[in-house]
Order: sequence, then structure tokens, then C-alpha cells
Amino acid sequence: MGYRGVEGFKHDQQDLTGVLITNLGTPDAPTTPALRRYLKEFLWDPRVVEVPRPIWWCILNGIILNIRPRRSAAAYREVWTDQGSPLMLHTLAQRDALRERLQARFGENLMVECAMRYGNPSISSVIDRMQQAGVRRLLVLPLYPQYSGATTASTFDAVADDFRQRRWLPELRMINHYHDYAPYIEALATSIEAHWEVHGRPDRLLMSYHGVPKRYLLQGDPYFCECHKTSRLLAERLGLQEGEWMTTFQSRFGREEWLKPYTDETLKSLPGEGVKFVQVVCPGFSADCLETIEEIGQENREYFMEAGGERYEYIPALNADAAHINALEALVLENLGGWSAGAEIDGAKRAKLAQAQGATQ
Ligand SMILES: C=CC1=C(C)c2cc3[nH]c(cc4nc(cc5[nH]c(cc1n2)c(C)c5CCC(=O)O)C(CCC(=O)O)=C4C)c(C)c3C=C
Ligand SMILES: [Fe+2]
Ligand SMILES: [Fe+2]
Repeated sequence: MGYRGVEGFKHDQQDLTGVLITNLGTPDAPTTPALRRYLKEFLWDPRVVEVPRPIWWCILNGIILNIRPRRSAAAYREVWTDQGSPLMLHTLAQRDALRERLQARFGENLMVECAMRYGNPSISSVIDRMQQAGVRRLLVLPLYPQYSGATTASTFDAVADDFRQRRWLPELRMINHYHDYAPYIEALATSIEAHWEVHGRPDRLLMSYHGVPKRYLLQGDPYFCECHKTSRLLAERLGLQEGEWMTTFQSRFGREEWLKPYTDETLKSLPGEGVKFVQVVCPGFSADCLETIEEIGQENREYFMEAGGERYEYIPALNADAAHINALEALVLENLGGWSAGAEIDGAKRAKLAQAQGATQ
């Protein structure tokens, strides 16, 4: 027992500022056992499934974990790459690109890492590594543009749970959301316009976001409103008129009502209304993943074409696009305000003080 210290700590260690980007997480492999492990951790999070624990324990362990892992593993196999899960691949590329930008400004005093809320690399293991390297100020950036209890707050829970075990807490800042941040809207607009240059403009642009149960909205989660604000700002920036765009919600899970309109039902009905050419963009997903590649890129395409649609295009997530990294870099810089400059002085000062007191550790 006891609180976790900093292994191998030296008093003259350089103080660092750390930037930790996080995303949801993904299974280690597209196999049934790996999916069971991943889904067990993910779906047991009370921020994700707000159902009383005893009831949910029975449903999760009795039904869902016996059925879903096999089905989900098959879906993941469809999108898996030589380098692993798309979500992991894009997150690593985002980390590398952001690291290059920020280290060009601040040098090695600024450490940039990535972690996943569920699965690996865990938030706790990465904070541990960052603290051992000398990180004393930590900025966490969950790559969820729109705030939701199920995602952003759950990431905060993971950081808080880690801190509860830790003896020496780094200073902490956490970015809450960036759904209306101008450089993020600009990055989305740039990527859509680039798509239009090659493929032309559709009859309708669908902006599809991951859903949550409607109950969460009614109980005060701002996610729905933030999604709508992103869409409105994006439509304004693109000069779209009413009827040329809409907001929908995808990735339903379970039987209760989720945020509407549903992406799949919308796509099934649009051809009947004369909308034959759609493009779908997913502004809430900062990286392509199962939910965009398989669900939007494949499954929903079939719904639309079977219903009489003629052209269906998915516009990829921002991933490690330069405009996206510009936006993330600007967001980080704003939120680092006042932190980076003092790094060198702090370390030297503490070493002197320690020497004066004859500290050995
Ligand atoms: C059970 C309820 C779920 C809620 C609430 C939920 C919210 C939510 N999720 C994302 C982002 C992602 N979800 C992803 C996969 C995924 N989501 C759920 C369930 C809920 N999500 C499940 C069961 C799964 C796993 C896939 C499956 O078995 O179908 C992913 C993709 C991960 C990947 O590895 O590719 C992302 C990203 C948000 C933003 C959100 C609420 C705002
Ligand atoms: Fe999800
Ligand atoms: Fe899905």
C-alpha cells in the first residue's frame, strides 16, 4: 500500500511540461478475446452506460459479453491494417505531428504523448512515464471536440483515478471541448472543400456524430447542443443554405432512444425525397475508426444505395492532416499559457535547495 512515488527521481532532473492527447481506445487485436477485454472495460464505465450497476452487471456479463465480442471482432477485421487498428494508427500519427510542431518551439522541455481511455496505452501508464521523465505540469487534451459526460468526463475520471494513487501530483490542466474553436472549424471546412474540388458538391451534406442516449441530453449533457453548434458554424463557413446540410447521429447501442435523427434511417429515407447524391462527414471523430470506416464508409453506404441513392461519399476524418495539427497546436498553445517559460529555472532551483538540505534523494 501507499501512494506511488516517482521512480528513479533525481533532484537535478529537468522540469518538463507534458501534453497528453487521448482518444477512446481500441482493442489490441481484431479477435473475440481481445474484443471481450476491451468491451468489458469500456462498457463497464458508468459514464458510458448509466444503468444501475447490479442490473447492468447481469446484462453485460450475462448477455452482451457473450454475443458482441464475436460480432465486433468481425467488424474490426474489416478495417484492421498491417499496422493495427486505424484509431491507434491515426492517434500515433497525430502525436508525432504535434510533437514535431511543439518541440520545434519549446525543444525537449515539452513532452508530447498519447494514451487511450480504454485498453492500451492506458492513461495511467503514460502519466507514469511522463512523470518519471520529469513532467511537472500536465495538459490533457481529449480528442473529443464536443464535450460529453460519456467521453470527456470519463477521461477526467481516469486522470483523477490515477492521481488518487499518486504521491506527487503534477499541475493539471484539461481541455474541456473545442467544438466551436475557429481553427478546428477551419480545418473541417478545408477538408470538405478539398473533397469538393475533386468530387463536386452533393445534393446534401450529412454531418454525422456518434450518438448517446437521449436521456443524457435530458439530464443536462451539452453534447447534443455542441454538435449542433459545430454543424451550424461549419455550414456557415461553407456557405451552405438550408436543405443543403443536416445533422444526424450514428452508432446506436441498445434499445432505448438515442439522439435523433438517426444517420442510418435518414440515409434510408433521403433517396425517396429526391436526394440522390450525399456526402457524409463526421466532425466529432478526430480520427478514423471502426465507427467511420465500417459504419459510415460501408454499412450506411449500402443502406443509401439500396434505397435508391446514386452517389455516396464519405469524407475522411481530419486524422493527421496539416490543418488539423494547426488547430490542435493552436489549442495547446493557448492552454499552455504561462507554463513553458519557467521550466529550466525550476529544476535548477530545486537541485540547489536539495543540496543545501543535504537531501540524498
Ligand atoms: C454503450 C454506449 C456507448 C456510448 C454512450 C458511446 C458514446 C461515444 N462513443 C464515442 C466514440 C467512439 N465509440 C467507438 C466505438 C464504440 N462505441 C460503443 C458504445 C458507446 N459509445 C461501442 C460498443 C463501441 C465499440 C465498437 C462496437 O462494438 O460496435 C469508437 C471507435 C473505436 C475504435 O476502435 O475504432 C469511437 C471513436 C463518442 C464520441 C461517444 C459520445 C459522445
Ligand atoms: Fe462509442
Ligand atoms: Fe458502430
